[in-house]
Amino acid sequence: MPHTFPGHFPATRLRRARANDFTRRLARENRLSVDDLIYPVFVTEGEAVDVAAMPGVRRHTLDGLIREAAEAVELGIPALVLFPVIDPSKKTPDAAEAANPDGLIPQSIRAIKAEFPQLGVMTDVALDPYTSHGQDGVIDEDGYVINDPTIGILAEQMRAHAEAGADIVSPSDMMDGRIAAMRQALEGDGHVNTVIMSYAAKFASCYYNPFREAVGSAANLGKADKRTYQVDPANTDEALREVALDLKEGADMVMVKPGMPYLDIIHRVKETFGVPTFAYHVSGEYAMLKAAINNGWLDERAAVLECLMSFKRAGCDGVLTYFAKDAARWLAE
Ligand SMILES: NCc1[nH]cc(CCC(=O)O)c1CC(=O)O
Ligand SMILES: [Mg+2]
Repeated sequence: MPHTFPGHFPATRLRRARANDFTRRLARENRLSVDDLIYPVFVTEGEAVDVAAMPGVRRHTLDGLIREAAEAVELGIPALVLFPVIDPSKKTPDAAEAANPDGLIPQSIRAIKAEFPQLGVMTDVALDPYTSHGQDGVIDEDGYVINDPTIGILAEQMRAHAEAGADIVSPSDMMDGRIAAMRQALEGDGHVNTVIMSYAAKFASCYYNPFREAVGSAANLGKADKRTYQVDPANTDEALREVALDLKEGADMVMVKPGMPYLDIIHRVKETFGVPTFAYHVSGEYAMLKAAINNGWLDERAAVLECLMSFKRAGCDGVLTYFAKDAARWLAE
């Protein structure tokens, strides 16, 4: 082909490194691997039921949970994270069931650890699946979530998880000072190696709605929202302050949540603190992708892997995603 401008050529041709598969592989800056994945699983006291807004996701019985754990181990997924679906009759204003040492989550942890001691088990420390009002803490007569009494209950809930053998406890409540209380409780009980992954920068997002349906807190919450404790989606500096405080109080790893709409936050957190940083690719993000995929508008494998890569590029060490099993399979091919 003739030169359009004889004697002139681009000094740098970035396309050279893109021209062949082997050069693309050599030049690749980020990599997604099965080691990056944490698999969220819903476990129920009742019958196994699908989650309507999350095609392919179900609430599992204890037996189903063990099958999920077996699959995770088989696929090489390092850890799963458990979310409880509690019988509505056990929900109370003070979430007393959350701290039951023989409750659904402690039982689930023990069952997994008995079969698969090598599989990391992470738990969500939060009261919303247990409160009759669907908030993440105890409330006053105006419905305001009261910070300090909530922390006490959360620490008791976490104790039950740690005692049952949880490897990582993960507070998702956004109360001030909860990490210090939890770290103190863990040290006091001799659980010196229990990891705290704090949902440090958790935003007041609409993308949690399918999750709230899944754990059955949506109806209880009604028209109420969580803006008096979760971070305003308009804020960045505030998210960094949250992370700084949680690290100071004893968090080992931090999470940003939701994922894709908050890649800028992930990037700043990683740049600023250089600590193990995770994203929660949440239920609404899953629902959004599945809707497009199931309509034939997006290719599932390509869309999901590109999305998960965006977390790595932003600076994540790992990601909690409902696509964990699929991604692990695709990455093994
Ligand atoms: N505090 C509970 C909790 N833990 C994880 C999620 C959301 C996860 C998801 O949407 O996938 C929520 C919901 C909420 O804060 O309302
Ligand atoms: Mg905080």
